Amino acid sequence: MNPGRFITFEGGEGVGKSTQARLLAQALEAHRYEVVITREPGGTKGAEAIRDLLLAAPGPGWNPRAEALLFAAARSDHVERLILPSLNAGKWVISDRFIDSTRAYQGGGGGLWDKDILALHQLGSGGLLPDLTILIEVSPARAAERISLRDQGRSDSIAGRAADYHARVAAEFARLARQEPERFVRVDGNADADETHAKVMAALTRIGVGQA
Ligand SMILES: Nc1ncnc2c1ncn2[C@@H]1O[C@H](COP(=O)(O)OP(=O)(O)OP(=O)(O)O)[C@@H](O)[C@H]1O
Ligand SMILES: Cc1cn([C@H]2C[C@H](O)[C@@H](COP(=O)(O)O)O2)c(=O)[nH]c1=O
Repeated sequence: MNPGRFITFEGGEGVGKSTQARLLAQALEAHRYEVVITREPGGTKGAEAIRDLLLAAPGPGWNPRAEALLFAAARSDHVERLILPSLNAGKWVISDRFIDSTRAYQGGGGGLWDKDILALHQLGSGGLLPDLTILIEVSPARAAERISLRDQGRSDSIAGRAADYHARVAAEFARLARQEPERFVRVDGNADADETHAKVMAALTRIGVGQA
């Protein structure tokens, strides 16, 4: 049995990751791939419970180190119970966020060292990295419009942070993409969902999808 492939969508709030993950899953299923679509934090019962703790933080909230540990614990369960078994069964796994979100949010936004986050990832998840990471980038104004239409003023304890936190997150995602050009593809997500999906499909030729 060939192992499956692991594709992640990354980017800031409201850039269209979940929309593109769904469209990609439908396109791959139409090509008869077996697809598992999942998200972080979450994807398993335990990781979804940690998601609730992270996104509705009790009391004064988590410091960046506690946050990184909780994300790493959630990811460890997700990798062990869902991602690796699916890949080993030959399925394609599409995750809405993964390790690069911790590097961008708790690292770029929260000030933790990238090497410490990667050490935690090694401990929790054996250092698993995606075959392909699609970074969707949208102007802050466009993302804010989409979020306000979708969420009607509600936000969770991380999305609701100040604009300068989210600017550091976006800058760190861009830095990671420049640092690992063989794994990342940057996709401009400002256009409509179908146009962005076409760019995502073009990016998949990198891992052999769509080539004759
Ligand atoms: N290309 C697009 N053009 C216009 N609206 C879009 C586009 N892509 C997604 N949307 C809409 O914008 C909102 C945010 O999209 P989506 O939930 O896919 O983003 P996300 O990156 O997963 O967000 P979050 O990180 O906050 O979960 C949704 O209401 C979605 O329908
Ligand atoms: C995996 C991961 C996520 N986050 C943040 C990013 C978002 O604010 C939320 C997840 O919400 P979404 O609507 O599902 O995108 O969590 C983070 O800070 N660090 C991470 O590793």
